[in-house]
Amino acid sequence: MDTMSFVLFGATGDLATRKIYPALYNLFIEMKMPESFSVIGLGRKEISNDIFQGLVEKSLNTFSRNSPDNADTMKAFLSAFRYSQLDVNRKEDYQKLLQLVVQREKELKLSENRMFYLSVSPEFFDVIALNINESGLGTTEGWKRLIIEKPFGRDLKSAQELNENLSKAFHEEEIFRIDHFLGKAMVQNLEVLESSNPYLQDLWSNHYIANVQITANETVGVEERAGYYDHAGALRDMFQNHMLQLLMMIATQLPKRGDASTDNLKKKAIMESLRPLQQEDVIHNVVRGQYVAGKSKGDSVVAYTDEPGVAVHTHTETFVAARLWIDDLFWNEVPFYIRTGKRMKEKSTRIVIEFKEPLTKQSIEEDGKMANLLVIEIGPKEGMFIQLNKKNNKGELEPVRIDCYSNEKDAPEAYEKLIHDAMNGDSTFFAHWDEVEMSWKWVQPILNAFNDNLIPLQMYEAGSYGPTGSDELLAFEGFKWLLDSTTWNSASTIKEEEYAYPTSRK
Ligand SMILES: NC(=O)C1=CN([C@@H]2O[C@H](COP(=O)(O)OP(=O)(O)OC[C@H]3O[C@@H](n4cnc5c(N)ncnc54)[C@H](OP(=O)(O)O)[C@@H]3O)[C@@H](O)[C@H]2O)C=CC1
Ligand SMILES: O=C1O[C@H](COP(=O)(O)O)[C@@H](O)[C@H](O)[C@H]1O
Repeated sequence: MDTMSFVLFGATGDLATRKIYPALYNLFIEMKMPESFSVIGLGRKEISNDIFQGLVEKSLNTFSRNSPDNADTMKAFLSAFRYSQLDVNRKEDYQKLLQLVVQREKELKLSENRMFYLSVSPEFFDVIALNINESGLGTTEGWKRLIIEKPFGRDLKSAQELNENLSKAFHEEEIFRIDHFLGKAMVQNLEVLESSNPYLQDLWSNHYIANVQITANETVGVEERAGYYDHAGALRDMFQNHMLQLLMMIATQLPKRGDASTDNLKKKAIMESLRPLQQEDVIHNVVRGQYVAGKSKGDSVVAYTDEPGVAVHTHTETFVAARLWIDDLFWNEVPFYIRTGKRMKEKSTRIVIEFKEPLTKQSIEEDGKMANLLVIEIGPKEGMFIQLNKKNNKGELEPVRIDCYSNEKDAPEAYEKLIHDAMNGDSTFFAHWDEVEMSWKWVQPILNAFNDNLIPLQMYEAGSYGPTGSDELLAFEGFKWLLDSTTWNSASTIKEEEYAYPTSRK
């Protein structure tokens, strides 16, 4: 890998502390960092290099998956770190930064490869990109790259404006938009799932698939992020980015591992085939919800509107579910259901593919017989299972699962994989502009309908599976959300406890 400078805006912030330093350290001890590199942290605070290195060390002691117990390794790692005070709006600070970058390039004999990581509020993205350009920081003999965090805009127009501004300083292939869901191990596995399993290839179409369900439920509420979340809501925070990326990944026909540009084309093709929603259709295809007081893991929790920092009469949604259709040859007539919510009964991010009875074209549950399923568990458990039917000792049909769960305790985190890919210039698992733009385009009528209050805000109890409208969405086509523990108890011989501890982990 090329030697380089890693210039981190927002070096004193939460994301840097919890994710970025641990990721760099784990890459370092696994020999995945360049032979020589410099890290320059930036923030408004005036702190010395020693204090900065102390902050980084503290972050590793608290958050690193590989325990930083070797003093020599730690010393070698920290020796790469320097700090420079910078206010994003002060041009002279960029000149000071340029001097430091060049000085470290000389001291460490680095090529002029520069990675700029913007771990700051999105309102600063364009001013930083502009100043990188104007200050000369972006004029290098090597490569320059920009990593940016979400959110990328708050609607179609602002995303387009932001992209236009970034494009003045960076080419599309130099911009790495992080969507951390794309760094999750099972999402990266989707690529090979179909291509390396011929039997799935044959089943991967509307002939055999009844519906696809994509869920990202969380037990946490808004936590300390009301300032951001109450202006964003579940649609912007999760749906427009993570959920639609999951949809693109699962729906893409991937004959074999492509490169970033072919994978991007395939994802784009899915978005192009996604049936647009007219504003008047939103009410029939989208459910928005907000949690009221309830129980989370046995503890009483307050309603969203009683969370600190949330406006009392807010209409911000903490839950959203939608029915989507992909009008292409493979997926025509297969509904995709997506839901995501906070303060749900359990934390689970998963994709469920329900197969149908080929003769009836329906999924069927009769005499104990359950639909065949392929379930991809993205988090917090990582693994997958296939659900089939077998006869038990009483001669009754019952569902069984063939599962495979990851037992890797110290598997690399999403940020590690993504930062490593960006260092290698591989943008496969990043959100490309056309995907982002098409996602905003698809979501925009929903944003408008929410803004105009055209869609009822359905209340759901904290610790539940969301508002009733979410179940009705699937019931319309004769389906239901699968694998919610209540569904299992009522419809199958598989008990909730079995679900909680997959067989391979017992
Ligand atoms: N935290 C998280 O879990 C996640 C964060 N993100 C995104 O990552 C980005 C960073 O978030 P997070 O770390 O939580 O934010 P924090 O508020 O914790 O940190 C913000 C950082 O920006 C710096 N900063 C603020 N104003 C200026 C300025 N005028 N000039 C220079 N630096 C400034 C702060 O420096 P100082 O402390 O010196 O003022 C600090 O280092 C955001 O885009 C967020 O949306 C995305 C996903 C998850
Ligand atoms: O991006 C976000 O994701 C998290 C959920 O991520 P996970 O990896 O823990 O599943 C969510 O809590 C947060 O609101 C959102 O901004």
